[in-house]
Amino acid sequence: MFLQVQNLTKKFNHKTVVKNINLSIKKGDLVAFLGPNGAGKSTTINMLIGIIQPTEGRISLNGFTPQEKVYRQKIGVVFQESILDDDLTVRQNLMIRRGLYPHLSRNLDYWIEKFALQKIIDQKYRTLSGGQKRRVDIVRALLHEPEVLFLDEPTTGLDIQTRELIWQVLNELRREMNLTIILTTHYLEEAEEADFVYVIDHGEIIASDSVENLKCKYAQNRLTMKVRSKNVQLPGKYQYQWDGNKISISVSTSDCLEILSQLSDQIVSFDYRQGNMDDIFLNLTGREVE
Ligand SMILES: Nc1ncnc2c1ncn2[C@@H]1O[C@H](COP(=O)(O)OP(=O)(O)OP(=O)(O)O)[C@@H](O)[C@H]1O
Repeated sequence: MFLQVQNLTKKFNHKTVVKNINLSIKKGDLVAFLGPNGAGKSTTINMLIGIIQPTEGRISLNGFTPQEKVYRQKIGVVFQESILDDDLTVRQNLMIRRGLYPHLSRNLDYWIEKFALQKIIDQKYRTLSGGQKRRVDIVRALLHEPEVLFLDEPTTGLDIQTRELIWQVLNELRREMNLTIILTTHYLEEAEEADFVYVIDHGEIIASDSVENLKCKYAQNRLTMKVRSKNVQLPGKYQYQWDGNKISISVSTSDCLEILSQLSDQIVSFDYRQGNMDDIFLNLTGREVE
């Protein structure tokens, strides 16, 4: 496995905030850590990027540990809070960073164009909007062409257009560079895009699977129909729940269409709701993601 984490634990004083976490991450995957505030996502990321020492456990990226320089060169990090210099322009900030890495295949112009920074490149960092800052932060993290990009809540507070631009470019980079992306989020839509999701609550992984399998287990699509009479003839292969004249069933979209067409003259009204990440979290913990 590309990034392998075994029994990762972090205690602050006597409080365990990350408990025995195991991760197996494939190269090129987009992996999401989904969980509410205080679940331990940032602490986990901080151990993976080597700025916090685990209390216990092992981390290996292609055989390298976070203490090794090679490991640090293979990763790029976008923190929740920016680490760029407010008083320098975007170009100055990025040039300083790029100067640390003499042998790179992509020049600064490549990144300026990719993240549409042309209009703001000579503006001081402090004068940028939240979305513009975030695009520059991501470029800073990618300049040295890492193999893994860590994003700690990458699009919190950003407008939908900026979010879309960021994800469009990151998806291009996944194809071009086989970039692995690991992100923390409470944004359910962001986790929906992931190849693999670790649901974290109170420092523990409470589920880990593809979005498809998580949905299948914890967030099934549901068809609810109001029918004319309780004597309606229903296809035999489903489990129906009755509530007065209302019937509800967990079904796939294609089965839903079949049922609706079979019963079309019996149905007064219906509602079909796709299972989503909210349902997954709710079913696993009994709570909403805050
Ligand atoms: N340096 C520290 N010392 C003591 N406790 C800490 C420290 N850093 C984090 N914690 C605690 O660890 C727990 C997990 O915090 P963490 O920031 O990892 O959660 P999170 O899932 O990233 O939350 P958020 O989504 O709000 O960023 C919290 O209870 C937090 O107060």
